[in-house]
Amino acid sequence: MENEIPKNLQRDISLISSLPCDINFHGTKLFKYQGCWYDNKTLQGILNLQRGFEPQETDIIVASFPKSGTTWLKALTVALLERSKHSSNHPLLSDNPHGLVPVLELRLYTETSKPDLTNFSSSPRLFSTHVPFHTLQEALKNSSCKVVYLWRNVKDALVSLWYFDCANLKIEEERSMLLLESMFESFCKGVSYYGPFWEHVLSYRRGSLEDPEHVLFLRYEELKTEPFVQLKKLAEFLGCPFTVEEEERGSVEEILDLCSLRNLKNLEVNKTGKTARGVDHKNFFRKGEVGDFKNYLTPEMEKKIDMIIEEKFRGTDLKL
Ligand SMILES: Nc1ncnc2c1ncn2[C@@H]1O[C@H](COP(=O)(O)OS(=O)(=O)O)[C@@H](OP(=O)(O)O)[C@H]1O
Repeated sequence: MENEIPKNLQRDISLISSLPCDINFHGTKLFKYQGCWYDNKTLQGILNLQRGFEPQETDIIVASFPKSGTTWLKALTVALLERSKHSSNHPLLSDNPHGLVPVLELRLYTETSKPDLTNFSSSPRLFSTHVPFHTLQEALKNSSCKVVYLWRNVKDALVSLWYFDCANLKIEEERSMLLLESMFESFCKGVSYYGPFWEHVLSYRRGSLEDPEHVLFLRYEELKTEPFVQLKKLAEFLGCPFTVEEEERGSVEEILDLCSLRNLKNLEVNKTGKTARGVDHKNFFRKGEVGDFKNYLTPEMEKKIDMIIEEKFRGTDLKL
């Protein structure tokens, strides 16, 4: 039986089985690779990414810790790049942002053959990832493609993650608070899918300081408070700044409106569709409020996570 497994997979299996492992609050086995935690399949996708991804100079990669505004960033980037398209055939009207921008490590997971990106032909190519920067960097092999990172207040990301799990697993309200408590404990230990959160954010912060031309570091809360400024910053970074005529015509506002939570949530495709992995599109859209964690985390939980983040971010320019 062993002989039927391709050589690279045999190598991966033996590497993965030698890594530190732990069980998360779901009972899923997670493995620690280059400082962060992944399930078996994601990790195999990451190994394929590091080994087999062939970056192109014009590639754009949007990166985030899960539940930090990925869907919004994907939509904004697609809308920016596709802004010459007429509203009636805009890709965001017929597909969810996750269908338009594949997650590299999940797309590259394969049990049998070489990872396949052949049917991915948009130009520039637009991908997403949840892996931390040091792990991604190895896959980019010094290419000069652009990476846009979006991060968010850890407490809102955590509550958003919890909501997403409850919705996907159809967990009823009574059990949901128990899930929040165990999720919180794992999260604080750093043992969470793609976690620890702080390693993730710090890796991209370092990347953006070292190479600001290729790594842009954005914040969800700033995108909420000053969307106009942040979208223009993104356009400039990606090398497609708004022209004076476009600004006068209201193109920036148009994109912001198209990608607003309210608008995306109400599109038919996002009300009824599912991703290739069977996740209801509607679960990607909830409140999008800053500080919603106050409605769910106890003051003790808040204090504990604040202390952790304060310690981890000490000596950096990052604040909660
Ligand atoms: N367009 C838009 N504008 C503002 N906010 C938005 C938007 N789309 C999704 N959201 C909110 O983002 C949260 C989901 O995070 P992600 O998109 O990162 O999820 S995922 O990792 O891709 O599954 C989740 O946040 P919470 O509402 O706090 O749970 C979504 O509501």
